[in-house]
Amino acid sequence: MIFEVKNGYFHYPRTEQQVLQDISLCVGSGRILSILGANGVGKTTLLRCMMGLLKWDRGESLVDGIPLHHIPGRELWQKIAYVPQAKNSVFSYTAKEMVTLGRSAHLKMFEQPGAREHELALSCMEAVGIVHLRDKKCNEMSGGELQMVLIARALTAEPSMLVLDEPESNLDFNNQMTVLSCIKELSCQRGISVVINTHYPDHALQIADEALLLNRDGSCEYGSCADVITEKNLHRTFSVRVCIRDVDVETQIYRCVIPVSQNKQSKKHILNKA
Ligand SMILES: Nc1ncnc2c1ncn2[C@@H]1O[C@H](COP(=O)(O)OP(=O)(O)OP(=O)(O)O)[C@@H](O)[C@H]1O
Repeated sequence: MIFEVKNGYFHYPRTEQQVLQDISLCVGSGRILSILGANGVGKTTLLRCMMGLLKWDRGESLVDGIPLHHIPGRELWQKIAYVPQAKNSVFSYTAKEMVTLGRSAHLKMFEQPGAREHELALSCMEAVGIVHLRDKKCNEMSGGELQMVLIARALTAEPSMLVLDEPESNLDFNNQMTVLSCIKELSCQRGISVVINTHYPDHALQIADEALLLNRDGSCEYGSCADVITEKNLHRTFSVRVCIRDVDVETQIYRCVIPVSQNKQSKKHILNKA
């Protein structure tokens, strides 16, 4: 799938702030795009505009060259799976039931999931290492457990594109690695296009091909990860001086982003808030 945004603008009704301004991007088959930016800058809003959950003021999203609003919802959600930020679930579904729900867009109206759906759900739970949670209720889960369930649910849709909003934020080191390697595998082996919002530039450098860095004024830097995730750009976006270094571990090079110091102004902001 080729997913594009052309010259997207967005602001929320009854607000003056232009959240997104002239955003253009393209995610090809098997490519991973990482979206980064400070808290409240508009990353979730961008995902929602991209998928048509919020309407662009100007500009458009296209799937394989077709404007997104011309694609029937059911067809669209068979192609795109969205993993929102995991907040506490109000649903008393078990993990297995929740994951099986990921097949909904592929079932006919009133059709019940059958053997194939149940098998697929279990294999996706296996892929992300959560079979042990199968009978646990979603409203009794930790944020991290729920996050893994939502990722498995997205995988059962067998999507062409996976959109994830900060999937690693609630997760411990081990689960972060599981999720990142799972995403990389899906894009490399199945050609799934991936868009991921993250607060971790290291994760973007680790798995993404392209990066989009959102600025406060709604504009962005967009391009290859190496071109966008630079010391200079990160300093400007986050008001934190960073060093980017290569660390060689057992013949593998890991590119790491090390926060070094805050701008005086951001420190003052935090002190004033305390
Ligand atoms: N429904 C809404 N109505 C009005 N303003 C909103 C609404 N939802 C979000 N906003 C505002 O839009 C801006 C962008 O919010 P958004 O949630 O997209 O940021 P974000 O980059 O994803 O943040 P974070 O990193 O903290 O998750 C914020 O200033 C937020 O307060």
